[in-house]
Amino acid sequence: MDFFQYQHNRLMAESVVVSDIAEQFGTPLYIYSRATLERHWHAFDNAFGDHPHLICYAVKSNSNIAVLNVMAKLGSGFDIVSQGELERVLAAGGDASKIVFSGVAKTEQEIARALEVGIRCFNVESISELKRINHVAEKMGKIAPISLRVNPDVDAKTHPYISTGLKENKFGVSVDQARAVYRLAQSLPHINISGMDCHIGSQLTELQPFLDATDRLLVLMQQLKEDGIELRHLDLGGGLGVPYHGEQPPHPSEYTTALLAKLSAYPQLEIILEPGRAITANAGILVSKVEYLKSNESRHFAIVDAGMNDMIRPALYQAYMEIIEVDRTLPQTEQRQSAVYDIVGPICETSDFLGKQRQLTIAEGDLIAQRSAGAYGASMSSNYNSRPRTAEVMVDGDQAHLIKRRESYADLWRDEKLLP
Ligand SMILES: Cc1ncc(COP(=O)(O)O)c(C=O)c1O
Ligand SMILES: N[C@@H](CCCC[NH3+])C(=O)O
Repeated sequence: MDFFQYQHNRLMAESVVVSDIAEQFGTPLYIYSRATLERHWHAFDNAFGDHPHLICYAVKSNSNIAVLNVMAKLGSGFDIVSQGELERVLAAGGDASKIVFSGVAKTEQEIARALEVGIRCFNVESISELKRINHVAEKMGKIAPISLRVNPDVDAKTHPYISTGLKENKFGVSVDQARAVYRLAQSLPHINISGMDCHIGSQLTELQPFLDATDRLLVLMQQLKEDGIELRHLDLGGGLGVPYHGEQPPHPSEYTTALLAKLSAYPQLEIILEPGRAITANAGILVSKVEYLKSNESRHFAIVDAGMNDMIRPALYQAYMEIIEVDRTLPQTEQRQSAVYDIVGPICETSDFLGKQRQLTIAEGDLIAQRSAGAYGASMSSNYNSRPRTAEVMVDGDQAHLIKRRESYADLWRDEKLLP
């Protein structure tokens, strides 16, 4: 999965020069590449060949509606986790019948709305949720399509905060309980069993945990057959990692080939995947400006105008994301110092950094880019320290389109009220 391209030693987004875009729209600024998003989506979709499948892009990784619209135009499905994401997908022209709905806390209202628009499937995460869906469907005179999210108790070997398939995690129902829950589902008149799903974690860099999880699900699928429950689809979630810093995660085609080899006895079984990061991460960068340089006896600091409110991954997961000079051809001068910097933001928190101990040649006023920022960047941003959310731009060929305007200061308290 590729980064934005370098050409002539400048960081290029397709054929557009990043520094020109930053000058036009200001910083901090998210820039995405449509061509890269499309290339990544096709890498998954093409890999399945003729095997029945549906790629359900995980909306949480980047929920800008222009991004969703690019996916919708490709014919993508969507994995959502809230009504907010559902409404976004619909607003972006997504097809409701290709939406799967994950999440441990679906409310009655969310379930009703999903039934109303006719989503593809609820990924059910508990017995109580299953009963609630049956109840809401009954009130609406509908039949709800479901799959059960099984927690296969497989170690995804990723950061503990983004590991989801272990018994200690809140997600899904355990393999041991699943058979009984399927029997219950079969007995509920407003439930239609469609499949089974799992999602064991995010930023996986090895195939084996995916394959182990698949094995456990297939064993369960056979047991269900004995109970007279025939599944039509298997949803293996998202989670394929990207190279942030030398990792070598499997290519989507390698992953898919290994899956299809396991599933050769099930040519009719539709496979659903829910990739997020693998599609969006390396289709985006976060550009920021160096406001100040300062040094003390132990550190050189580059203080930039993007903070943890714009990109929280380093603070939250100690995530390493590459940082580069936007124009690497700029000469070293008295002001432009080559040094090992901590790149820190404006927020009043020690965890407010984009990267630590990075070799850069920069001066105050220069631009830097944090790579792999297309996933879990803007979608996890906040207004902390009363900082307006930043603008987002999509490069499409030689055009840069503003797809989200920078918030104004008045936007910050738009929904707040003084006491009477
Ligand atoms: C249920 C579910 N599906 C898909 C994803 C997308 O994961 P990733 O961005 O790692 O592909 C997530 C997030 O980890 C998730 O919780
Ligand atoms: N937000 C996380 C991934 C969690 C995915 C959600 N299940 C990240 O930035 O890496």
